[in-house]
Amino acid sequence: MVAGAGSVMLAYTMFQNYFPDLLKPLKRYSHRIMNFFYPYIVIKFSEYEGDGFERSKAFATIERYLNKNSSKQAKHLKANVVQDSQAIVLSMADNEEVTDEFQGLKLWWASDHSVPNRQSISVYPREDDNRYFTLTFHKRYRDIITNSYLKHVLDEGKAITVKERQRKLYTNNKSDSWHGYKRTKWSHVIFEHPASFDTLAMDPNMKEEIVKDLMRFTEAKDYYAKIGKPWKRGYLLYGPPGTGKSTMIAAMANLLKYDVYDLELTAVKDNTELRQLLIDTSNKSIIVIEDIDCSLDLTGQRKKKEKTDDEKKKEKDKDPVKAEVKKMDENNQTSQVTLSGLLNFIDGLWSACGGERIVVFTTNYKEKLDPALIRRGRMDKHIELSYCSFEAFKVLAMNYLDLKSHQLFGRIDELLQETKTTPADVAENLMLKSTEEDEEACLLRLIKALEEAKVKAEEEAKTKAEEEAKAKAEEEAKAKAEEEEKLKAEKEKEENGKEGVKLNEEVKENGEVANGVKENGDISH
Ligand SMILES: Nc1ncnc2c1ncn2[C@@H]1O[C@H](COP(=O)(O)OP(=O)(O)OP(=O)(O)O)[C@@H](O)[C@H]1O
Ligand SMILES: [Mg+2]
Repeated sequence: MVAGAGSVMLAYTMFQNYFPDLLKPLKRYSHRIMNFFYPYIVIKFSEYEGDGFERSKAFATIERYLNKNSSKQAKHLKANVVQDSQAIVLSMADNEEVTDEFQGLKLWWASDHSVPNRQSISVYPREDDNRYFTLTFHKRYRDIITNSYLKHVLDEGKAITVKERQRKLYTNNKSDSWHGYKRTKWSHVIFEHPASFDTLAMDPNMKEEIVKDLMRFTEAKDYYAKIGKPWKRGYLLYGPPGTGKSTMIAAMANLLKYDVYDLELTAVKDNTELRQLLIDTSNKSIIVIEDIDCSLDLTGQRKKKEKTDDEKKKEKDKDPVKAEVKKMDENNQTSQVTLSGLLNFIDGLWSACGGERIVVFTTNYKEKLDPALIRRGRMDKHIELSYCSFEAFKVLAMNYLDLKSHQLFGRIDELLQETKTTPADVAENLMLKSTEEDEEACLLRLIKALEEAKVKAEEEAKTKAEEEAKAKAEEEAKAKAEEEEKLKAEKEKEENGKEGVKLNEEVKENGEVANGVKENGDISH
């Protein structure tokens, strides 16, 4: 149908070129004639727009959207290797046409490229090869296409891009390497951690709640805009080592298809650098600060006392090379990021640039953290990852041994309740160590380890109880001795008091006698 209309259009254009005078009187009516013969609207989307040398994002998104149709309908396809990955994405080649349907309407997409009209070599890709897509639809659907369909194309295209893109794990570079040829604040590798919420061993209700919370967050763009809050959320993961904090971060990133920025705070010199790093992160990302309690001395207490200028000069005079190396070391080591800098990083004005970001802190000691850092609103959700429960064990048994139940599970349940075993320890015992080993051997090894842990814990508890009893007895003996000492002192004081009174009385008596003598004038010079 479009092809037919296209022929009419072509004929009209040719006629206009060859017989311009004939058409002059008709010019006034040309639009009406055109509309009559060609009731279609054509929208063009170029790969490079205006003077920009960057590829149009809309073009790339449309290309992604059209892939689902073009891979089925088009006869000529172009293969593109997706950046940073081995994957090949097929898109329609030039001069291809595919159809699409939206709310029962039919639309045509075509691809082509414009040929440069001057014979020159250009360094800019847009001048040599400017590809474009055209969308053709009946003019009667103008509103629906411009208001709804184009939004649908861009949303779908973006979703496909996000789904297919290779995610990255970033870590921050020291600021010395921010300038120069490479100029990168963050280095990255492809993020390929296999963890998922399915394989994460933890209480199932808690897991479900976290997954729901995360999903709600990703879908809540409009909600955040409505309540006037930047679109970000903070999670504090705390618990003993080996309980799955880092694993959970990987599972979050895989669930949401986000990039991960692993921020090493000790490599950040000051608050300004911290802000620059933040600005350089992309949307749809998780910013992680692991072991936040150890990362920094946020109270400033751990900072070494600054040497005076005199002391520094003396050192330099003594050994200039050593002094210079030391200075460089100091510069590298001392991070002046403060608590307020970090608070600003999380929810200051700059934190609102971009959106769809999750900030995660991990710690082994929640109680060590400044309450201001983890108050709700900054760290919206506090998640405790703890020792392995039976429910968590069942997930690990399924992951590692494909076991849903086993007669040994009962004993393991008892032992897990009696010991404090981390999921990491349980997982280690459930791993098949050789081809001769079977599931039962792994479970027995776990039982043995748990029993040993139980005995060890009992011994430790016994030793601890003995030590406590000993300390208590010592304390009591000390208190008793102190009491006795006190009583003795009081008694002595009392006796001294009595003696004092007696002495006073004697002194008084003697005085009175002396005075009496004086008064009576018995003795005189
Ligand atoms: N809850 C869990 N579910 C599944 N696997 C777990 C879990 N916890 C620990 N593991 C296993 O133990 C290993 C160590 O766990 P992980 O690094 O996540 O612990 P962590 O809590 O981050 O410890 P740390 O406080 O020392 O950083 C992981 O590689 C994983 O295989
Ligand atoms: Mg960890």
